Amino acid sequence: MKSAKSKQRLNEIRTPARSKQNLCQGERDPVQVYCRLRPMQRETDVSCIKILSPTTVLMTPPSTAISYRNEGAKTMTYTFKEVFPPEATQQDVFDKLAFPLVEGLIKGKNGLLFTYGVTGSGKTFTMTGEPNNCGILPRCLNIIFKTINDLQAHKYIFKPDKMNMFDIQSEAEAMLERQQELHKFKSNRKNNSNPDLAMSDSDVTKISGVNEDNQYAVFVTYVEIYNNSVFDLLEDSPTINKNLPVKIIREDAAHNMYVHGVTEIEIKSAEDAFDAFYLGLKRKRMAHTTLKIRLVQAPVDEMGEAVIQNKKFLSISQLSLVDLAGSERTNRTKNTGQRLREAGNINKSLMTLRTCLEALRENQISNANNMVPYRESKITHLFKNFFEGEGQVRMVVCANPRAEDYDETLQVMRFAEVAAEVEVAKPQVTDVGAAIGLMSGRRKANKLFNAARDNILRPEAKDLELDLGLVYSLGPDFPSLELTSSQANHIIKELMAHLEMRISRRETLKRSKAIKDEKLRSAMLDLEKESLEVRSENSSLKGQLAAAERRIRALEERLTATENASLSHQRKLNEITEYTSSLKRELQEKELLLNQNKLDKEKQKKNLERKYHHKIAAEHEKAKEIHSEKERLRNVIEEKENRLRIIAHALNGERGDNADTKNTGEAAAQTSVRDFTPGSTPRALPAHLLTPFSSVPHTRETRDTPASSRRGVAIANPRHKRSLSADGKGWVEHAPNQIVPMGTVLKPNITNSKFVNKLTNVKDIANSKKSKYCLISQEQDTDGELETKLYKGNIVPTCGGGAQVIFNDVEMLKQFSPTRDRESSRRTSGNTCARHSGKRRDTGCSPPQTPSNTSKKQRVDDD
Ligand SMILES: Nc1ncnc2c1ncn2[C@@H]1O[C@H](COP(=O)(O)OP(=O)(O)OP(=O)(O)O)[C@@H](O)[C@H]1O
Repeated sequence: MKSAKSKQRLNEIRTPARSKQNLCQGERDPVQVYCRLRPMQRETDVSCIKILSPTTVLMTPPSTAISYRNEGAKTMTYTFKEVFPPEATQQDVFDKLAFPLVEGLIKGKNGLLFTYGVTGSGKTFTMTGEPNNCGILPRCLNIIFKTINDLQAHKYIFKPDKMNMFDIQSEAEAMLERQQELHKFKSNRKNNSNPDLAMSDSDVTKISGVNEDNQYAVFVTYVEIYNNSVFDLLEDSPTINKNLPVKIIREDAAHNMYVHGVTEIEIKSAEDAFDAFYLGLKRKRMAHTTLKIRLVQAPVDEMGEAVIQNKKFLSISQLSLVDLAGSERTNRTKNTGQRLREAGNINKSLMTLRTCLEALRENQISNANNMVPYRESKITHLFKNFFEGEGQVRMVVCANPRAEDYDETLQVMRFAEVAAEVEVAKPQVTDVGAAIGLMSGRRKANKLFNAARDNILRPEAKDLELDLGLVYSLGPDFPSLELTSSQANHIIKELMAHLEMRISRRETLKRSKAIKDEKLRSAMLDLEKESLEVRSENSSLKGQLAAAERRIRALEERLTATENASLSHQRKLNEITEYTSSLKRELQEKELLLNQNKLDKEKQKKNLERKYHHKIAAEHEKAKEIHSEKERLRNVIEEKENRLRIIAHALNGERGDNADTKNTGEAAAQTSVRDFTPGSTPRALPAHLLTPFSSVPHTRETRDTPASSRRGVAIANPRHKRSLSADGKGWVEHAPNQIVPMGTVLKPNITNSKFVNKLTNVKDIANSKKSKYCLISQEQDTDGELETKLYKGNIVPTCGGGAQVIFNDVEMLKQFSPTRDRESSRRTSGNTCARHSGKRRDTGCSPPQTPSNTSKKQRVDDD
């Protein structure tokens, strides 16, 4: 019956896992913001912060500050919960700032204390302190242990369940673990202690009002958030290496954020705590650090002896001491590389903290539910449940009043203003023991009872005075029984009354005992039954738990792998994004460069156009002049040709008088004159130069070919006579390629010649014996026939000792089949030899059609 009642009451009490849903719209407290000014370093330094009152400071911008340049000498006042002047001691700061938080912790309330300020403003000095002048953190640990010293549970009674909650172990299980640890400790002893952080016992005060019916245990974790990754500074590794694995932040069943897999050490004394803290300090980098103290408490049983073995009765409170890394202007510090990256990440996370607080404040003022970007930075992600849950949040703004820090300190003050407007739900605390109907003072009673029992067992017990107020008694001490006279009946009556009272008291006690015995018996029976049920339920639950744990482990492994993959993808994505944006920048730069080049070129073009426009106009003028000059010369030539024609006519007329072949000669002369092309060099051709070869066949051919009938007798140019190509003067015969034998009867015969196929030596030409040059070339014409050309010229010595060739004639030899195209062949048979000389081209020689020409190729000769 009792157990059912207590179960019901248990469901009513608030468990330590405070979910968001559990939070009532109850009282809220603003974040309490304090300010601590550090002393000036040099006497010559000028302070730009003045304390106006115990809660207000005045900031005056120095002329070197950016804000002075932007806003002039505008002063600003900032109000805090309290301002600590430079001469404030560490003890003063602790008493006002941290002591209430430690008190709250002991009473089961959550607390967060963080230091915020510019680099070198005294954050670490305030939080950690210095040897023999310790700060908030060591003082907190000292006071906690001083307070709960006698009320601590044995080590390993409370054990972290790795999901941000705790299990309760039996005394036997805890003892086993202690023994194992002792063994491990002997073989692996480390000493990280830093004795300077410890305080003398007399300096530490004790917190009063502690619930003595609870047993306590203290656990610490120490993490750093470096470059927006979480690292466990207490990670168990053989060396103090800095390559610690990255930890992941998770949300537990009650929506509290925690660092998954972090090392949570149970500490039993302040010295243990300093050992752990000092180990972490050695690993710490330029980063945010959080030392989290978790205090676990659970009520002792009715007998006031052991912790009640029920997880639901556990109360867990935490105090997080956060030393935020300094905000700084990176361009002022001139950091580079790693330091610049660190500073950038620090500033980014502080910025996110500010954004979160602003969003939270907005939500609270306007009763909105806008998303607060906690997840954008690890530090805000970890703090989330402080702002969304309940507890006390305090912040100490550390400021260096020197002028150089003014601009950054101003930002810090503005941040503090925002923080002071954020409200956090007030923590609610319930005494679990009282809630389940346990008497208070059980532990003390048990202690006294034990002391009494021990004392009674000792032989000298009879001499001891025992405080047995809580032990059953039959009444007060016997009255004095000394009979002074026989009439002292009243004494006997008194004694009788006393005895009767004792008898009735004994009877009452007997009855009460019988009832209690009965109750006990039935309770024991109930318990026995319950115990049986619980045992069977327990074994089935254990099975379920084991299966669930296996599932959880598998899921956790998967989750860790996925989270790692996601992290690496995120990193890759960031790299790719960075790379893409750098490429984009490069592209833009190149495009700009290209455009610039284009513009330059256009400019250049325009300049050139302008420049050459006049030249082109002048050239056009010149061309026109040349053209008109050409026209004039052509007219002159035509005139001369006409004159030549008249002379030729006159000459032919003279010959006609003297010769018998009057008609033929006249016709030939007329034809020859007529056949000169307008551009050809007019010559006077004496009759003796007209060879029989050129005239006789023509007289025959005139009947057959239309050309000959048109032209009459062909004129032979004496320069083109074969005899010229073989006149016996020294020839240089130059054939760059292998000459294909033509098998022609009209093969040129060059005597007294020197054959060369490469003209590399100047002596080949500059030779006084050689005065003629002939270049022989062969190539295919468009009909596929072989065409041989002989370029002839005179070798003329030059004044430098060399020689030059002046070409003056070309001979062309071509063969083709008589059956190829009879008609065209017939028509052109007289035109198969061509001769080129300078600008003149003569055609008109027609070879005789002999019977031997029945062969496939018709041989044509022009000379
Ligand atoms: N209130 C103070 N009284 C005496 N000395 C102080 C005080 N505050 C700071 N100092 C001294 O100033 C120096 C810098 O302080 P501290 O290291 O605490 O700065 P910080 O803000 O933590 O810097 P960082 O952000 O770089 O860690 C230390 O040498 C410290 O001793």
